[in-house]
Amino acid sequence: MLSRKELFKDTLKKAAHAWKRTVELHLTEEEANLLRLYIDQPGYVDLHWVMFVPAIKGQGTEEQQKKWLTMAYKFQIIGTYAQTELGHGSNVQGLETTATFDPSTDEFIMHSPTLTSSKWWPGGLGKTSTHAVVYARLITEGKDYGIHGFIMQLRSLDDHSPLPGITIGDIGGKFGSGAYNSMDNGVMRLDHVRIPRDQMLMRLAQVTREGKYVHSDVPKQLLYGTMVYVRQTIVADASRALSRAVCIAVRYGAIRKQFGSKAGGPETQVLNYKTQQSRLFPFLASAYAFRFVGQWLKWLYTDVTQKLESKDFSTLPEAHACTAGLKSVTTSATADAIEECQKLCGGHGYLNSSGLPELFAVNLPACTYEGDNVVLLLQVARFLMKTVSQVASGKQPVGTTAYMGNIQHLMQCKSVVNTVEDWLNPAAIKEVFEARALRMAVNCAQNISKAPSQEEGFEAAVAHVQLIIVTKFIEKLQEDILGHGVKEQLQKLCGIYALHLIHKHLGDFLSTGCVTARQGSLANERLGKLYAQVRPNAVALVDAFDYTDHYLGSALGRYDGDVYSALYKEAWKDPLNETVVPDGYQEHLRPLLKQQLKLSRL
Ligand SMILES: CCCCCCCCCCCCCCCCC/C=C/C(=O)SCCNC(=O)CCNC(=O)[C@H](O)C(C)(C)COP(=O)(O)OP(=O)(O)OC[C@H]1O[C@@H](n2cnc3c(N)ncnc32)[C@H](O)[C@@H]1OP(=O)(O)O
Ligand SMILES: Cc1cc2nc3c(=O)[nH]c(=O)nc-3n(C[C@H](O)[C@H](O)[C@H](O)COP(=O)(O)OP(=O)(O)OC[C@H]3O[C@@H](n4cnc5c(N)ncnc54)[C@H](O)[C@@H]3O)c2cc1C
Repeated sequence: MLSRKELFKDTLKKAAHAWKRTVELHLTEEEANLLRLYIDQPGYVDLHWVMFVPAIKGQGTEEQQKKWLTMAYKFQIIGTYAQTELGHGSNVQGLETTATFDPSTDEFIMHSPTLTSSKWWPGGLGKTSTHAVVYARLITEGKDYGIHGFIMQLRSLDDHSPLPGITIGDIGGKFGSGAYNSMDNGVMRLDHVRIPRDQMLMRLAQVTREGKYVHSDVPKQLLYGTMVYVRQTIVADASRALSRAVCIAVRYGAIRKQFGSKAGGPETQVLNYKTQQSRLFPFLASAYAFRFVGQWLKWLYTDVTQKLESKDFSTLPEAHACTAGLKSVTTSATADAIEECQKLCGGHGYLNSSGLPELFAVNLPACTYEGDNVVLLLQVARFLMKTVSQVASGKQPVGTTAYMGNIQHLMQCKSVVNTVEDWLNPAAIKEVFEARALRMAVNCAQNISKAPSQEEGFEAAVAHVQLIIVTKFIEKLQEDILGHGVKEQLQKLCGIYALHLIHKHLGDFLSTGCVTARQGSLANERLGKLYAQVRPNAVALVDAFDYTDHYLGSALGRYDGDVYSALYKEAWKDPLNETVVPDGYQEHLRPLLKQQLKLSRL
């Protein structure tokens, strides 16, 4: 119910308090990050910690890191990541802001030459950040060397006013009433603003005092390293958001009753309807699947980072493909699922007090930020096409594409599934997912060789990413899992995750010959049985997420199930209910009613 200004101020207050507690309690970086999550409102701190600091860590020299990170860690400066412009977001190489080196003063001149070169979207830029890593075309000795990162001070550290030559503001209200409106996404124009040469981030490339451009021995793709890092964190965010929505819909489904009793007995809990289960339980399974794949992705990122430190860049393309693909598939599935959970809760799901509209609005932009989901899947497709061509020339693929090395078998194998029970076998499931992904990638490579197109391979990329998620779920189940019966429940969810994908993408599985129509129908039968088996533990499986009522913020998802009292109480909190007779009655309602009454008496 807060206005935009109040909401923004409230976020500033929460962020400042969180920082105070971080210092007082001597929290580690990881603990402080958790605190950020529990603030649960997008704000400038997200950009400061998740993008500004990592950009300097990844692209700054040791000297630059020492200087800027020391201040950033103490919040003496607040930073953002200013990449996207009014005219270009996805096409980073199309950015127009210029950084022209002036050897006479040893400075870069930062400039926005066109309207479309205005920086547009960076979080925290609008009203908060004092500094930014700004991405601009580096021009020296009359030559354009493409996009590089520069640290710029934007606002005075005394009175927060923008520095000379910088025009800066908020880009305006966004989707939903709260959601991302707590963030001051900003616009910025630069008018020949001078910064010292040493504010170019110089780990990847340097400009000498004389203006000579020098490459480092690291790949230029490291310029995109911050995005790899953030995409990895977004997968964990997606799994958290999805599990919140599922928790609300499952708990409410156990309370809500409709129909089912002709003889005056109790009505049916809506969670017992098969249609409800077949819509909702795949989301429950996905919430677990995304959590496990998110944990694995974190490990992969750490592993790649360690390798990069010792100058081993070999796994960078795979890390890019995995983070881009998983960010894309998990955020799209999560946004769709939250929207469906609203419908699964019927009319009450549409109320703000259900918590679902806010959850949807705040997570929807994850499909766009850090890379539009379609554009990112096309990057995965590009990686797959390269791998197919390497396999064709005899190179053994590794990591998440290792299965492609089994090409002889996977291109012609037939699924071993013959009964409903056979679909319980993880090896049988994995084989059909591997065969589908490989056959789609190979088909795509053949199509491209006939008619090259940048947009081929989108579906092959989806198939590959779904294979990764299924595989990581299966691998998780090979670990020791504590708790009586927990592993069995997770096995059922793993089955649901994989089989609902077979159901949803049956066209792919049939057309590539991985599954027959009969096997597809056995998978559906198995799925129905799994839904019935999961039903008794569904509430326990969402309780296991361990969310407090406060964090869930939902009248429908309350732990105690006292849904109707909560809805009733929440309704009375609405500002419209502050007065019995509404504002506007005297001006607009009363005259109308009186006039109509008079007319009727004539
Ligand atoms: C109920 C209330 C709940 C409240 C919850 C609140 C929670 C709050 C917590 C929220 C916390 C979340 C924090 C997140 C904040 C997000 C803020 C958003 C920030 C942004 O959006 S920043 C801007 C991001 N922009 C993009 O992502 C742009 C997308 N475009 C690109 O990445 C690239 O330009 C490209 C990939 C599309 C490049 O395409 P192009 O073909 O032009 O490629 P290039 O020529 O530039 O390069 C090609 C080669 O480089 C490889 N490559 C590309 N990217 C990478 C990479 N990242 N890493 C490694 N390698 C990369 C390509 O594969 C090419 O390689 P090849 O060998 O030549 O094939
Ligand atoms: C809430 C939010 C916060 C953000 N925060 C930041 C930030 O802090 N810093 C920052 O720098 N940026 C930020 N951004 C910007 C964000 O990174 C971009 O919006 C994003 O990268 C998408 O780029 P775009 O807007 O140019 O979309 P476009 O690329 O214009 O996409 C438009 C449509 O074109 C399609 N399309 C584009 N290219 C292709 C292609 N090659 N093939 C097929 N289809 C294509 C897309 O799929 C999409 O449907 C933020 C955005 C949002 C929504």
